[in-house]
Amino acid sequence: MKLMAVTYEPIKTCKQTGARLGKVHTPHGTIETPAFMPVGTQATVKTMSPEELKTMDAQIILSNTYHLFLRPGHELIKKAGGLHRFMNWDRPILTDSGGFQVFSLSEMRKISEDGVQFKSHLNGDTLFLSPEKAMEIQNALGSDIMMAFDECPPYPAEHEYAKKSLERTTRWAERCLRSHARPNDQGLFAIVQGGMFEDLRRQSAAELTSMDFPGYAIGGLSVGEPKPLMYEVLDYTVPLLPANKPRYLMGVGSPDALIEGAIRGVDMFDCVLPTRIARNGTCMTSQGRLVVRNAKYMEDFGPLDPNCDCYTCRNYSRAYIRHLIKADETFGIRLTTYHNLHFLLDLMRKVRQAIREDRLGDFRDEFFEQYGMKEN
Ligand SMILES: CNc1nc2c(CCc3ccc(C(F)(F)F)cc3)c3[nH]c(N)nc(=O)c3cc2[nH]1
Repeated sequence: MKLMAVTYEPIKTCKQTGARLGKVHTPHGTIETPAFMPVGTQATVKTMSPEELKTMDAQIILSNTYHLFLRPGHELIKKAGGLHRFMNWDRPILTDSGGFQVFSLSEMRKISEDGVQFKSHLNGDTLFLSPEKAMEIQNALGSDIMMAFDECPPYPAEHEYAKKSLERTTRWAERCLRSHARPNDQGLFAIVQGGMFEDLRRQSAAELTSMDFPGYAIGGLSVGEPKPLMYEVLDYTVPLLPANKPRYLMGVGSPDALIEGAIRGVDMFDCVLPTRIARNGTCMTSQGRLVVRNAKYMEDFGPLDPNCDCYTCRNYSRAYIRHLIKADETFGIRLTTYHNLHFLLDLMRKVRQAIREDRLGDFRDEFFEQYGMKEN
């Protein structure tokens, strides 16, 4: 694969909102933005085959330094020819740097200037991640977009802690840039931190954009803060990022948050929701969330979502899917996962079309009216 820089191609800005249509070019192909990126934590988007992901037009998937470092190990994946070869996915892959997962998954962590020492959540081994180690792992995986090693402060965090933390994240980003094995294709994104403080977000963005990364992520959000607060932080943080680079809002999100984030100029999103809630039979539909295992669907022979044309909705009924979930049949989870991923990918297709037609604000109002965030 010809190695090339990760670049952003702006296409147009929505006249009604701050949303923008664009393309992110990577060594393994192009991503149309705004884009939703399915999460594939352990080198698989749970229960989905690469062919099924292509059928629903997933243009990029995520995977994780932390999980793959612990199991099966990045050296094994390197021997297999890299993560694309190992999992038979020939489109773009973005990997997170592992810092966030250390804090959300492992115990006994010690954070220092050098990096983070922690216990494996699998076997209790004492392990260490640093900017250099995170880059070694991501280069071994061969991902197209790598994330700098950062600290995501807990919520809420004191101003002083958030300031100290962002300054260390900046120093870590510099160390990542220096230890990046593939400077020519520059697939390294920095992550803006600063908690919920405008002055700190400005400081973090200024320090990181002065190092001219090919892309920028907004970290430290979707960590338990109220949504209005997340939108407020986005309102003043997104404009600090260069207009000619991709903008990735980490860990977001639910359908309403994807639309609100796109309106504020975010290009890339990730969320574990579609695959996670599918496992307990919860589905995203145009009329809001539907818990298909509820008894009221026992004799409901209609599709999960009457407005959906995905494989699941064209071929199977709520009653059948409810039966599979209740019987703990894996096919049931495959059907709800397929539908949920298709729902979010299709939502972003509609968002991109609304930007083309300069009507994303109207689309938001229509969607919220229908979706209504109600459970039915
Ligand atoms: C859920 N909220 C949230 N998720 C956040 C994440 C994880 C994003 C991620 C990436 C890859 C995967 C993979 F499983 F597919 F691999 C899964 C999740 C963050 N990641 C970093 N580095 N900094 C942050 O400041 C940050 C803030 C985050 N808020």
